[in-house]
Amino acid sequence: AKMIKILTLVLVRDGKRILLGMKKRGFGEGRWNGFGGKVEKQETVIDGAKRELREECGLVSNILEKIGLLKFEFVGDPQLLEVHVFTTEQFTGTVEESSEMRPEWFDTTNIPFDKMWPDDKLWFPLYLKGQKFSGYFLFQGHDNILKYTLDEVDDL
Ligand SMILES: CNc1cc(N2CCOCC2)nc(N)n1
Repeated sequence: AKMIKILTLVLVRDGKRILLGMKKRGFGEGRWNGFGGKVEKQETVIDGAKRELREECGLVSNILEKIGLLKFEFVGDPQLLEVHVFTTEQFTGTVEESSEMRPEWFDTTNIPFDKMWPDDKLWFPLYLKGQKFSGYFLFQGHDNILKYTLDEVDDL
């Protein structure tokens, strides 16, 4: 039986701009990504997403829209990652760097896919056209996708 780890990922939009964070250490270090991480035992997925958003970039949002579900397996690793993806355009606070993340605004026409997880270039286009998605990716190491499935879905 696969151990499943529940994680979150929040994409912050301001019109044509998207806020991404450069991961400064740990899993995904050196890559731009949305904000997120582990869901604690005592919290819901959405509360975990809001907590990580605030901890990692200082923004507070009460309105997160569920837009995707991504499942990741890594060859030789029994753990399956289940990433619940959210987006928000309504937030307060000021963006600030944290120990985990260095935030920066990007134009959605200029997303730094070459310095992001390789799956992002596959599902971001669905996200940017407002389409909900559900995907599974089998990784070999952190750079190579051996196989994947990615479907547009109507509800999550
Ligand atoms: C393996 N490919 C991934 C993983 C990932 N995250 C895992 C850690 O929690 C935050 C989201 N995020 C993206 N875009 N791609």
